[in-house]
Amino acid sequence: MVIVGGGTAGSVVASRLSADPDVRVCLIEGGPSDVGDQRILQLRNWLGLLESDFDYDYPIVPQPRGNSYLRHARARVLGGCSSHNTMISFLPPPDDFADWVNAGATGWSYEEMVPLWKRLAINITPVAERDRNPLAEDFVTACHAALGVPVHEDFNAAPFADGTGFFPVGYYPETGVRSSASVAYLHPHLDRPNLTILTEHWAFHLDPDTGISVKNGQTVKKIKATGEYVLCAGAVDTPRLLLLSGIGPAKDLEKLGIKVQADVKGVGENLLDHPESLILWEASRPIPPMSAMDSDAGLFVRRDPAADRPDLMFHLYQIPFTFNTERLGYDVPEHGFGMTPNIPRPRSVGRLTLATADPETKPLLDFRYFTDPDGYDEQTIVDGLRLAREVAATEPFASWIAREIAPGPALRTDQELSAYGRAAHHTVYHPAGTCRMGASTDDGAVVDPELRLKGVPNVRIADASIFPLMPSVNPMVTVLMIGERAADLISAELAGRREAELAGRREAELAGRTETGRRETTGRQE
Ligand SMILES: Cc1cc2nc3c(=O)[nH]c(=O)nc-3n(C[C@H](O)[C@H](O)[C@H](O)COP(=O)(O)OP(=O)(O)OC[C@H]3O[C@@H](n4cnc5c(N)ncnc54)[C@H](O)[C@@H]3O)c2cc1C
Repeated sequence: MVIVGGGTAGSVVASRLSADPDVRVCLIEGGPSDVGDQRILQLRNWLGLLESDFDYDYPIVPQPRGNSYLRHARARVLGGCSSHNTMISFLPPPDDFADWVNAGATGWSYEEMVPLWKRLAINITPVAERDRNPLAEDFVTACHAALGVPVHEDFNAAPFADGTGFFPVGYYPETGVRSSASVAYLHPHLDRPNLTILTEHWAFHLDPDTGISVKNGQTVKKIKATGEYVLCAGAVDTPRLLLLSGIGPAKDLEKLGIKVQADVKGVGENLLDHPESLILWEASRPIPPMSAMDSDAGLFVRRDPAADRPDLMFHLYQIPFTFNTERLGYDVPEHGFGMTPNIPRPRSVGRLTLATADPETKPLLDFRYFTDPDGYDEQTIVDGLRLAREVAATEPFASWIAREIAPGPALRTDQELSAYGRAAHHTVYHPAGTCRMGASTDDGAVVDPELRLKGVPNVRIADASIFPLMPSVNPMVTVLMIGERAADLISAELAGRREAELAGRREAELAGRTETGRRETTGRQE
């Protein structure tokens, strides 16, 4: 079994499959190992990893209505983005999975996914008491008072429609170490003789018949699977690898001079993300230092009172996150914090394509932020900025605020808030959907509900690229569950094959014995 990408999902697949000593697993990872590297392992260091050597760091193409300057972090290290991220860990609401089923993902209902959630190996806990910052505590109190939403001690205890509280986070509070996919799924099993992990090996071409071409420094080699290939390189790099391999929309590939292996028109389509904007305040006093990862609490709102899941989410940033506001000329406070309204189920959809046939050239990411025809995404950000101001006016949070820096109190109309919100918007770093799962009869789907790549035998995909639609919450847990599901599907198929082989052998033996018996009875020799 060859797995490409030792990231969030890839670590799960490799760990679960290699638990069976009869299955040989080769895990190909483009980045280095995280073992013993405190820069990666200390959760609170995540900001320091952005645009570092551990980040593929993808630019985006100019956006007609969004922020063309933002960059998409994608981790280049064992554990993937779970080694890079803030480890906020939410089980999505039941309706998110119902939407997936409606989109053709038979077998992916909430009821079918919950057992996978229950067996996740990562250590998920609400932010520990020792890490609870008074600013975040006062934020939670103010959200409850201003908007009447419930306070959740554990967001994952039951499905919720709205609410505020400290986030569930995958970490070990005593040490501050992240419970990434690598830490939880790979570190305990590094000595398995049937698990080979090749770090710093970057895959750039796949032909299931001849193998997968990988680069390790200046050395190029080919690795051939005796079983399946499982692609887990993430929502940017899985479609990139497929397109480089000639698996994608034939007309685009031909234009770039890439030989077409399979015309799979959905590869790179359906590029989704959670965009977020920012309201930034200067603090009236220094913010105490305790925190799990500087964005420990949040707020979910439903604007439609009849809905049973949120349609607006906010992270509280306990630090001044000024990447985009500084570029627009806003002050950078010494002590500052912010709320980031984001769109749980955005309606704008983009596309990933290749710029050239050269594997080293970064792909073109066109998210088409805020281009949905009804203006739903834009209105969500405007509503979010207004709601954040309501929270900011409410004690005990209000007295932490010296002034609103961005968008600034002068900006009040929908048009002004939209223009600011879109110019300053960022990403929650959740690209997804570029190899969408759907029914086998769905032309635009890239994988079927068993995660099999259409038109190319022996290849499955298991990572954030298979999302048919964006979950309403931060997606890492969903990706981990995809890894668990992929391992189940592959194990079931291997077990089925072994069973069939065994049955075949038993039948042959039985036929042999019957023939011998017949010969003995008749005394015939051949
Ligand atoms: C800064 C940041 C913060 C985030 N915070 C959160 C959060 O708090 N909660 C949450 O739910 N989500 C969060 N996310 C999103 C979440 O982490 C991702 O959606 C999820 O981890 C993606 O998992 P994946 O398996 O699809 O891809 P990844 O985890 O990115 O794994 C892909 C792996 O493949 C490797 N790879 C790529 N290309 C190749 C190649 N050609 N050959 C070999 N190997 C390759 C990569 O090095 C990587 O290890 C965050 C993301 C970022 C970047």
